[in-house]
Amino acid sequence: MSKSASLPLPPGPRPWPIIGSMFQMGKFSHRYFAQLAKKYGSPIVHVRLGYTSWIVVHTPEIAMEILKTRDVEFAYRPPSVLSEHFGFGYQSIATRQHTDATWRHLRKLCATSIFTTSSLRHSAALRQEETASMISTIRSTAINGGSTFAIKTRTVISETNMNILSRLLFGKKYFGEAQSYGPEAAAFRTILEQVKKEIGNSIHIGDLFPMLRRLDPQGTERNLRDQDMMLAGSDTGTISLEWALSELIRHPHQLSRVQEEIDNVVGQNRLVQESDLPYLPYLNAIFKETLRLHPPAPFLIPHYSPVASHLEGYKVLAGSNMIVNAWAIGRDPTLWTNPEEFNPERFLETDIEFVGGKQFQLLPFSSGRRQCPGYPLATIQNPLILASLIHSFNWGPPAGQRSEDINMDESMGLSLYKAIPLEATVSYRLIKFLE
Ligand code: HEM
Repeated sequence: MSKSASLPLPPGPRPWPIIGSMFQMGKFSHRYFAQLAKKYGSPIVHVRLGYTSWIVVHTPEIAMEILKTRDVEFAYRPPSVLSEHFGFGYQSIATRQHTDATWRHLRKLCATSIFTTSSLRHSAALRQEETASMISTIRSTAINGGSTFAIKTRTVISETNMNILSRLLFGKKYFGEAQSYGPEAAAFRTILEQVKKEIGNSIHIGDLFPMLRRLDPQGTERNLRDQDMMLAGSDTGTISLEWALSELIRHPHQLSRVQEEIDNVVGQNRLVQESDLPYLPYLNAIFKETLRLHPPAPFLIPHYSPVASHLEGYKVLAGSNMIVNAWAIGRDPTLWTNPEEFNPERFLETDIEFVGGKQFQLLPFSSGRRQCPGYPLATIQNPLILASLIHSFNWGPPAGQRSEDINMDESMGLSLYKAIPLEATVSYRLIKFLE
């Protein structure tokens, strides 16, 4: 008998035969697991869903054990309907196993070629162009909408993020003025929408009950057959920027402070450039604070233990999904003062970094061998878009609403969208129209 066999499972709700705890949990949610951890007084909990086991952890120390100290054991990906089809039959970086030579090769390419400082410097002009085009598109709305006008922030940010990535990856623009990019662009957009929907749909019946997979009860396999990898980098950025703008509209004092910081560095006669970012500590603190409170992937991407093991004195069953609740760690009152408060100032006083630090209390990009490889791009592109929006426009709630009434409900699933997209009122604030 192996050492782990005699250990107890981590605490958690008693499963029903066959279905496990499916009906108890309603929708798959980071909040549900955080409540379980509280209820059982344990930072590690176990839930059975159908035929699958889920181990969910809630402290930086255990996160470090899974993601870094014992990452060889736990950096696998679970087999899933989504991985099989979203990753072309487990072919993408996110769905390949880390033991696979191609995964190692792809990760090496990311680290030594695609996301190096010099290749990012080479593509800076492209990001600058797309950001300027975003400002110009928003401003042209003013021509029809008057000096103060409403915009759908998610659409604007998403199109900019997607165009930057599609130009970087394929040398083509697929988003924005839909008609001008032709049928190929339209087909591409339709496929991405389907993939996003499937990722939001976090429970796939075929994963919990493998014998049902052949029947494709939710139509997942039909929807994903033709999808693309580009999504890994675009939605995460869009999600985080929509939360950042919502927080800033709710906190006008912090919005003014960051506008003043940008004005001092950039002035009002040109647009923000990437080379300005190192001189904008408060803007960077806002980006960190947003990802602390609203990590776009609240569970990271699920890890997996293919063999029986042990963790913190508990048994880990072979085939368990290993989940780090990054959302809960970011709001733990033993780690953060007033954790529910949006307070970017906290990051001006500490040296907590997104990755590479010893601390594991801030994990939006994860850590260890599965850490987000797009991190160097994400931490330039998103602050650039955010700074450009804040610098070029004044931001307020939709007409007739108070700032504090902006809805901050979260969607549930593997991606943490705002449940209700932010519609904001903006007015141009620069001296002249810059391009
Ligand atoms: C705010 C922006 C972003 C956030 C918060 C984010 C977060 C994450 C997280 C949490 C993971 C899973 C790590 C794990 O499993 O432990 C991940 C994986 C990944 N990310 Fe990002 N990401 C962002 C932007 C990007 C960008 C811009 C790209 C590339 C263009 C990218 C490409 C990837 C890829 C390919 C993986 C899979 C890595 C693997 O499984 O080995 N991400 N990201």
